[in-house]
Amino acid sequence: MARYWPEPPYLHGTAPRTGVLLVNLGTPAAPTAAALRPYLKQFLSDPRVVEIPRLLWWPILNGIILTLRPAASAKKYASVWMEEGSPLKVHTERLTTLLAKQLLQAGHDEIDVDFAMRYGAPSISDRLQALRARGCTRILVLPLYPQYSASTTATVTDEVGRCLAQMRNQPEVRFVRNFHDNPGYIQALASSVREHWALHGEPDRLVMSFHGVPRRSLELGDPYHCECHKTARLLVAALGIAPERALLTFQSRFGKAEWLQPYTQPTLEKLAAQGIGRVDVICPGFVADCLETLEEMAMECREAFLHHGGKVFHYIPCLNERQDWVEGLTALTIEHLGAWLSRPQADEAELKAARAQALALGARS
Ligand SMILES: C=CC1=C(C)c2cc3[nH]c(cc4nc(cc5[nH]c(cc1n2)c(C)c5CCC(=O)O)C(CCC(=O)O)=C4C)c(C)c3C=C
Ligand SMILES: [Fe+2]
Ligand SMILES: [Fe+2]
Repeated sequence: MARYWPEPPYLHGTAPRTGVLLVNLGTPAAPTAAALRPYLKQFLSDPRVVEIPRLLWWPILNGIILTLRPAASAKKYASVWMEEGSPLKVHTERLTTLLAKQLLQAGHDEIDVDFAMRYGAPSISDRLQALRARGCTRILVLPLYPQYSASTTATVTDEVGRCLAQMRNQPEVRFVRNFHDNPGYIQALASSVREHWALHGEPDRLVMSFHGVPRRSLELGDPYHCECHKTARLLVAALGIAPERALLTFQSRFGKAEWLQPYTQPTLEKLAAQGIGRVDVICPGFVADCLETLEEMAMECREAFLHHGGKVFHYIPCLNERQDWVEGLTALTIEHLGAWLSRPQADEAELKAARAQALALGARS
């Protein structure tokens, strides 16, 4: 027999609410090997993330990777850790608060905003239960990945599906698939670059570095590569710079297989060797600064560029809590809620009366 989550109190006495759940990748609870191990184990056990047959992958993951990587990654996390915690989580939490405020200002007092992490805490199942307990009968799931990829976006859908499979009285659910070409997102990116250039002048090259994925996923039909290219093209157009001054690269390679090319760090080294004096790097595929941007890009890649003869390296931060981005995300949310905003929810009072009557009749017989 199926085991379902307990239903939240049915007769909650409030008008039905709408939930918005922002979802990000997840991050360890502390910059320590002990905290990294369970996080990496959960993340790298996802068959959407590592597409190697389990029989081959299991011994590698539980052997060399979970022995060596936790300590090595913990050191890197420690170098970017903030007073309030992991940058990814801090920025995601702040964005959640700001989106809630902005929606309220737009008159949407029926909307609850929360955030979850795909790996680690707070979990998707925990936050979905919390939204239901607050009376949300409709939930919009918004993964904070501008470009769709099976290794990120689809795993959120998978996990939400697993949670729904455990509910008797399911909420209505909608998913945002991507927002790689959303005007609010592109404009916020362009403004962040223009503001940086107004303060520091323009570079010789603008490098737009996206998180990589195995090249094989492109061959198998993942649209991620194409969506990164579209974002880059739209950003260059919004900036009005010559396309030759901008480059798209892929960072954060994991494992021995070929990933999407060109790779960020070798490209930066080549540019330095060619005599390019200044590069500015932006990571449009991350809406919140995290280990991959603050450590890999702003520290490791900076050092590599300068070491190979480059003169000036600027890292342009992610959108994080920028007001134009909060407004863009609010517009995106409202756009995706569209069908719901124009269609009122079932009359809860009527449903409640019918349920009470049915229960009373049942009790009498
Ligand atoms: C922005 C989109 C991301 C894609 C696509 C992506 C694919 C992907 N990642 C790994 C392996 C790792 N990624 C790690 C960190 C990390 N990845 C993303 C985003 C994408 N990943 C973010 C935002 C972060 C930072 C998390 C943080 O806490 O700040 C890590 C963990 C860090 C480490 O030990 O290096 C791994 C591992 C794969 C294999 C993959 C696609 C198949
Ligand atoms: Fe990653
Ligand atoms: Fe990395």
